Amino acid sequence: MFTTKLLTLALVVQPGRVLLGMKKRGFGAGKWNGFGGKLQRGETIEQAAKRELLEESGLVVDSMEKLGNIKFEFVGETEILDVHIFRVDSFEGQPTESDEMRPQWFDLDKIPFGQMWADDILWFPMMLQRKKFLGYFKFQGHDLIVEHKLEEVKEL
Ligand SMILES: CNc1cc(N2CCN(C)CC2)nc(N)n1
Repeated sequence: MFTTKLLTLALVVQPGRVLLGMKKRGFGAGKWNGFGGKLQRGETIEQAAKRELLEESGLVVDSMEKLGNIKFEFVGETEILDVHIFRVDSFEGQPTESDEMRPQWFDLDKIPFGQMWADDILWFPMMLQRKKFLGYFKFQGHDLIVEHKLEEVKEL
């Protein structure tokens, strides 16, 4: 019996570079990633994505598009992480370190995939090309993908 946890992930992209955050604590600590988290009661996924980006990076979203949805399973655990992935192309503010995240811009040819979740190298190119995608990844621990599916879709 699996339960599902709705989560958000926002990638801020400017011409030639992407903003990532070094996760300072909790789940995924020590990895570079986009910004996101859980929904609060009564929040839509989009509202949660915008709130989490503001809380974790100080940026206010002007425009954001939903590009992906990936479900993550971890061997031996019964909770599926249902991560909704957004691309942010315009925002207000300056990236600011938070309790959770230390933000840094990366040129697109220098994305630190070796210090990111192992799935990222597979779907980042689709996100950067604004392709919509659905994915499923089964992890053994936090570093090994034992099974995955990833497909481009017309509609999410
Ligand atoms: C397990 N693989 C993951 C998880 C993940 N997330 C991001 C959002 N977090 C709140 C939960 C976990 N992000 C990426 N890029 N890959």
